[in-house]
Amino acid sequence: MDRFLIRGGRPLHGTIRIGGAKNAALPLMAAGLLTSERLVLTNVPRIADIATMAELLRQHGLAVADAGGDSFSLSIGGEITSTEAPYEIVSKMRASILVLGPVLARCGEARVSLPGGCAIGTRPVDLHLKGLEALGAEIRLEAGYVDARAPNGLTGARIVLPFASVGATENLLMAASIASGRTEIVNAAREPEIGDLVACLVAMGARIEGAGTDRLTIDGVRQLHGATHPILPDRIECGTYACAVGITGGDVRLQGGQSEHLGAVVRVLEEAGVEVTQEAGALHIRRGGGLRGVDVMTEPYPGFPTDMQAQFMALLSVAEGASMVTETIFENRFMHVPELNRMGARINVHGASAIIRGVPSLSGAPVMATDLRASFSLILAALAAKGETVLSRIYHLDRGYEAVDRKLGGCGALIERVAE
Ligand SMILES: CC(=O)N[C@H]1[C@@H](OP(=O)(O)OP(=O)(O)OC[C@H]2O[C@@H](n3ccc(=O)[nH]c3=O)[C@H](O)[C@@H]2O)O[C@H](CO)[C@@H](O)[C@@H]1O
Ligand SMILES: C=C(OP(=O)(O)O)C(=O)O
Repeated sequence: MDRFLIRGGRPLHGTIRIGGAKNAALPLMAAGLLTSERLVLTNVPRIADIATMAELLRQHGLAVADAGGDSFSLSIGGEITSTEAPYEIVSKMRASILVLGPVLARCGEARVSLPGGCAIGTRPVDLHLKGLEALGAEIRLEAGYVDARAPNGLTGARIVLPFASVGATENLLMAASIASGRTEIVNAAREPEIGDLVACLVAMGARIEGAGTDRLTIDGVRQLHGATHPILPDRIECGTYACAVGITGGDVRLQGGQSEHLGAVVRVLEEAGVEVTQEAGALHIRRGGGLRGVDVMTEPYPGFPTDMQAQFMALLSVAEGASMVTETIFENRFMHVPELNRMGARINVHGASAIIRGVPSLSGAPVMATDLRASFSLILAALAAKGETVLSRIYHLDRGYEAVDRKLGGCGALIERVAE
């Protein structure tokens, strides 16, 4: 197991290339199950979750290969030979549930392990299952597996989601794209990654209206065909590096960063004293003056993303004044708080809210990563802290951030990956 050694106190200067979005790449790879023709995805991030999804697609029978080219590209294609997604793979990554809709729609049956909870919350999949039932699937839960059948195929329906779930919207979109008739998804999630999935499905021959709105209309087609699709830049990676510039001071261009995808993040960064300027092909981040405390509440897109909450908490821990951060999406997403407090932060949690009293400086310490975004919040704290931080359990980080040491090191940070 690797660790990061970080020596803090150096402002970042330079350029960081933002990779393709993890949360777009995973459903896009699952969309490869909707056709036997070749789906080529470009701008794929080099992260562990992509390798896990490739492993899952391969065990379904698809061929997944590096397609070559300048950016990392994947070529996905072939016939589905197994309709089962086994516990051994699904338990590594919750997004594995995204194969359920495509395999069921394509084969008339699917057996997918229930993903279970994870560190940040219980994360049920009831909305995925109810939506598929509305499309005519018969679903049983047995021995920890979702057993779904639709021997006569799926049929379009009107589905009203009680909560705008990202994953449920994606699963239903993919299944409905080859169901017979019209499906309407009301209160659909509006995250940019959904728009990216719609764009790819349309390039594969799907008929979908309403991308970017909370109402998606899908007219099912008999079959989809191959396509080539570039994955959109990762808005969470972009926001995370913006926080790195904010917490250390300095001046960095985030190549590929798009402010239009960041939703409320830009406004909150600016309120906290971080300058954000959209330039051609890059998001320019600077901080000249001090950081100010702000109140933040997580919400579905275009609200402030839960996937940026931990990183902002690190930034606010050294801002002047008090801040309140309220987490409304996941019930257990404050695990970074005790670790940040070990580095000198003053944060109290009361239910779904955390009160942060800004301190003048943090100090390096041995700390432990608990989940993906919490890991990066500790890196951010370490970059600003006096002295050395040793961050262990960075396999959480490797799930979703590529080349962290190279990207930060290239801007002057002292960060080294060492084997434990
Ligand atoms: C791979 C991927 O894209 N992951 C993202 C996706 O996760 P994911 O798709 O799992 O998130 P959802 O939007 O589905 O979940 C949001 C909330 O709805 C609840 N819920 C969801 C589905 C369901 O059937 N029943 C239910 O109760 C969840 O427990 C959670 O409290 O969106 C989250 C919210 O923006 C992000 O934090 C994740 O990074
Ligand atoms: C929670 C996250 O991912 P996942 O849904 O894949 O667990 C995340 O990206 O912060």
